[in-house]
Amino acid sequence: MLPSSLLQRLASWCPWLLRDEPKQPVKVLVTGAAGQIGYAIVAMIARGLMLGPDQPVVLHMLDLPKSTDALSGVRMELIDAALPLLRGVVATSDEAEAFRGVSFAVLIGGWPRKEGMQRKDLIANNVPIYQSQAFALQQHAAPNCKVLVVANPANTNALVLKELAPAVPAKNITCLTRLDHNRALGQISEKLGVHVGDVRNAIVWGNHSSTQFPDASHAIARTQHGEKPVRELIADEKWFKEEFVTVVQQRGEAVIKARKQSSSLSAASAACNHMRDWILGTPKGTWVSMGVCSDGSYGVPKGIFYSFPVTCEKGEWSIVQGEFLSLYQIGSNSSTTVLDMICLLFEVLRLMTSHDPRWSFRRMNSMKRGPWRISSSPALKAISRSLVYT
Ligand SMILES: NC(=O)C1=CN([C@@H]2O[C@H](COP(=O)(O)OP(=O)(O)OC[C@H]3O[C@@H](n4cnc5c(N)ncnc54)[C@H](O)[C@@H]3O)[C@@H](O)[C@H]2O)C=CC1
Ligand SMILES: O=C([O-])CC(=O)C(=O)O
Repeated sequence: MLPSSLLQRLASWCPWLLRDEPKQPVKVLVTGAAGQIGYAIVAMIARGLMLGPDQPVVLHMLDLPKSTDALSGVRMELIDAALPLLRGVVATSDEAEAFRGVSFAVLIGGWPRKEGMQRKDLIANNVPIYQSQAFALQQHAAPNCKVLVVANPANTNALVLKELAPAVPAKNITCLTRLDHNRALGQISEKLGVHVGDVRNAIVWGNHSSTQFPDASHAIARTQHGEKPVRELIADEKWFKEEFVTVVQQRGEAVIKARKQSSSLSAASAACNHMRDWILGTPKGTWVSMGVCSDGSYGVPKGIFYSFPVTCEKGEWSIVQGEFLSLYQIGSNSSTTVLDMICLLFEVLRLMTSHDPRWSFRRMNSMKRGPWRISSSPALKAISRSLVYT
């Protein structure tokens, strides 16, 4: 190993000797790219906000055939924006072409909810999309493709992908709760009157739905007097337990009421944060919230998608272990009723067995080909378990 002083001298004499090789472009898929979030995120990705300022990208954009014109407009704008990191754009309505060779997939395609709807009301429309895309992911994406599901209900769609694409490692499939996490940081920063960049370590437990439990009680803020636990700075138990939790849980709905459309720029930005931290790592001493496949931590049933505090290093996430809070607290904040659960289960069973022939697990089993063959009961069981948290 050369001493660092010698290395520095070498670099000043002949800088080309030590310059890093330029990175090869990577293929990034965005589904629903003609929609609101898609339109916002493609430019963010091509500006390096997701994979870093030195990572060239080839964007693969998928949308429905009826959105072909809109998608070609997005493609034209990307070309017109003259983005230095953008090395190619594929705009297509063909799933196989869209997934071919992609190393990162941000799955946004699907219906958004409108005022008065719950996210779980999107199951009938959006879950079948993820059934079909699971096959495309498994068959066409790069072997270690990392997937972020944004479309709602995000946790359930991620679970459907995991169950129907068993060749894809479960750790490579995640769903977005970073928007809720960022909303939590935003609320704390407003309450304290500090910059949001000075607040870290909020936690969002559970589902990207009104049953989630946003937790500010372990957050840390940087003040003029150094770093302090937020609990010490806000001596207002009622705020932690009531106002903060309700505002974060209901923020999506509040935005829909105000805009008549669901959040898009904040969702696109959160999706970039999620992927960036996953791939490039979380800063030391900082955790973020990600919807990941539960390994049983904190008593959460194994195999369902659930938001935990995670740290990331070298492209791998791991759940932060600690004495944060009991599931009783999460459960006590859950608004899912037994009736909700029964209705949801009924809806998924109806979809799987009758409504859409592609949704029949029995039929898929009888196809008996390909690595996607699944046995009906574990998948059904896993999906129905996840609905408890939808
Ligand atoms: N997890 C989160 O934090 C958030 C999730 N969302 C969800 O993201 C999804 C997208 O939201 P927006 O962009 O606002 O909706 P949008 O309606 O503006 O765009 C959705 C796009 O998906 C396309 N699409 C539908 N089916 C498709 C398929 N099979 N393949 C490819 N594309 C398809 C549509 O044609 C449309 O262009 C919704 O489900 C919404 O609820 C929205 C905000 C935050
Ligand atoms: O609320 C919605 O339907 C959109 C969304 O997921 C959010 O803004 O968190």
